[in-house]
Amino acid sequence: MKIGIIGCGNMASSIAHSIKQSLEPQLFCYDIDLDKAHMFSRVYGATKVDSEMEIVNNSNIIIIAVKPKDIFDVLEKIKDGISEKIIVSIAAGISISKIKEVVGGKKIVRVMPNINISVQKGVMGICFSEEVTADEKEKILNLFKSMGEVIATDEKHMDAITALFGSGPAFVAHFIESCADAAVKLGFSRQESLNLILTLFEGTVVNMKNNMLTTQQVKDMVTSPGGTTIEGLVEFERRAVKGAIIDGILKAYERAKNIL
Ligand SMILES: NC(=O)C1=CN([C@@H]2O[C@H](COP(=O)(O)OP(=O)(O)OC[C@H]3O[C@@H](n4cnc5c(N)ncnc54)[C@H](OP(=O)(O)O)[C@@H]3O)[C@@H](O)[C@H]2O)C=CC1
Ligand SMILES: O=C(O)[C@@H]1CCC=N1
Repeated sequence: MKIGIIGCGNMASSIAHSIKQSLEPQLFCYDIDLDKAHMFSRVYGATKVDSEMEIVNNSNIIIIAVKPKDIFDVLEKIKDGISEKIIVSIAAGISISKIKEVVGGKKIVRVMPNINISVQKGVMGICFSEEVTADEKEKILNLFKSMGEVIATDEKHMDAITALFGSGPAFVAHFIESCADAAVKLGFSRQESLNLILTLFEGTVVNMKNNMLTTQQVKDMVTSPGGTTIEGLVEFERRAVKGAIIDGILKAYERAKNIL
């Protein structure tokens, strides 16, 4: 499989790291920032090329991993070389129809991954343009299934997937950080706090998954009548923490719908 990556930033690195764990693709890379491309090629064993079009010429699957504001510039540069090749866009909020406005009726895949793909624990949404054949869909789905859980979906759900799972690692990190700050406030060192809070999150997730516990069951098991936990939960409710988290995710969703 020959995979070309345009844009060697955060997501491209997560994708390359993940692919290298389970598959043996031939990787090609290009970035407008030559140092980034150089570093990427060294870290992931990719062949660095000198233009967007060279990526297209060398690959069957072309992953465009630039910011939404830059994607149309890239599409303009590659549109004449695409032919039957598969274009994969991971740009937030950019629809297949917007991409087609530049490149025409080509084989387009829209993917919304998250950074957790680098440890094969991603949750990602995938949808296809009608030009992509059943065999090609299977090939692309298998590629991304090697990086985590794939939701093959109608495009109308992609903005919600962006807000929930694309942005999700940052939201979870924000909650982890809040807990770690509390630990520092209570006298633990910063490093110790982070390690312990990570174990708290990991332990809660594994416990819930292994024992098929609902959130309510966990809360009931932990919350003694008149005890300590209920004091914390009541304060979270008084400050509408849950509402704030839901509103934050909905803000991200609105932004995904209006990214440009
Ligand atoms: N970060 C995340 O968690 C997620 C991001 N995404 C999507 O992934 C895409 C990439 O995001 P991310 O990796 O964070 O972004 P980065 O800024 O880390 O990486 C993008 C890279 O592309 C480069 N670039 C810009 N224009 C071109 C061009 N014409 N040709 C080649 N390279 C170019 C940028 O260079 P320079 O910096 O010099 O402009 C930069 O190095 C975005 O569209 C985003 O919506 C999706 C899911 C999750
Ligand atoms: O913040 C962003 O725009 C991108 C899309 C999803 C995660 N990061």
